[in-house]
Amino acid sequence: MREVTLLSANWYVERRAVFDFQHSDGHWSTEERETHDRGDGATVLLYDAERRTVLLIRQFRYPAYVNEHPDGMLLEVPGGLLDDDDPETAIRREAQEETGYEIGQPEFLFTAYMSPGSVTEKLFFYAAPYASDSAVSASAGLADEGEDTEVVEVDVDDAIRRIGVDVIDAKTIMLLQWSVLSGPFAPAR
Ligand SMILES: Nc1nc2c(ncn2[C@@H]2O[C@H](COP(=O)(O)OP(=O)(O)O[C@H]3O[C@H](CO)[C@@H](O)[C@H](O)[C@@H]3O)[C@@H](O)[C@H]2O)c(=O)[nH]1
Ligand SMILES: [Mg+2]
Repeated sequence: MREVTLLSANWYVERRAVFDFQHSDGHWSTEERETHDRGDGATVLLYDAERRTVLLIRQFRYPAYVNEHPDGMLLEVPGGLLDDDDPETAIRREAQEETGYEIGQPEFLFTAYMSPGSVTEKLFFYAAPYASDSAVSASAGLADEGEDTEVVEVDVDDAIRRIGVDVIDAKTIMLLQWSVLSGPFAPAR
């Protein structure tokens, strides 16, 4: 590592790094990379195996809006940043805050880097059952963070069909596909 420069530290942190990198043929080059650091996150697929439904959140995503999404309203699985919590504590908190439903024990699935060329974030993926009669409020979200989330219960086969149409968030697509390949909606689990 030659140098790390702080470019910006507002809501998130941008850094520029200059480092030496050894290539597979053995030679070295000096490289420059910028990173976008917002900490790590956790996300969860909330499912009702009997009724074959999942809980999604509709919310405004400004970065999608400025990159050709018509209105910025994305359908996503619940999730958020860990802040100072461990991943399981964080995902229980986010699921409660964003959906208002009571959830069962979260099952840890895997971690993934979502944009490894630029964003440092590692995302912890979970699945948990929810009780369909346990909704505390119709829409949740933290008003003081400017969040205004709408909870949408969707039939899982409908959600799978909508991939690429209005289900276009990567973590949501990954969890839906897991659920029908090897999760609660797989033919023989
Ligand atoms: N003032 C301000 N507020 C912000 C900013 N960016 C986010 N916020 C607020 O902070 C909230 C953070 O909510 P979380 O639920 O913790 O995170 P998230 O935005 O839903 O999702 C994050 O984690 C996901 C993993 O599940 C990631 O997929 C997603 O990209 C993001 O990093 C946002 O909803 C928004 O209200 C910002 O630049 N400025
Ligand atoms: Mg969130």
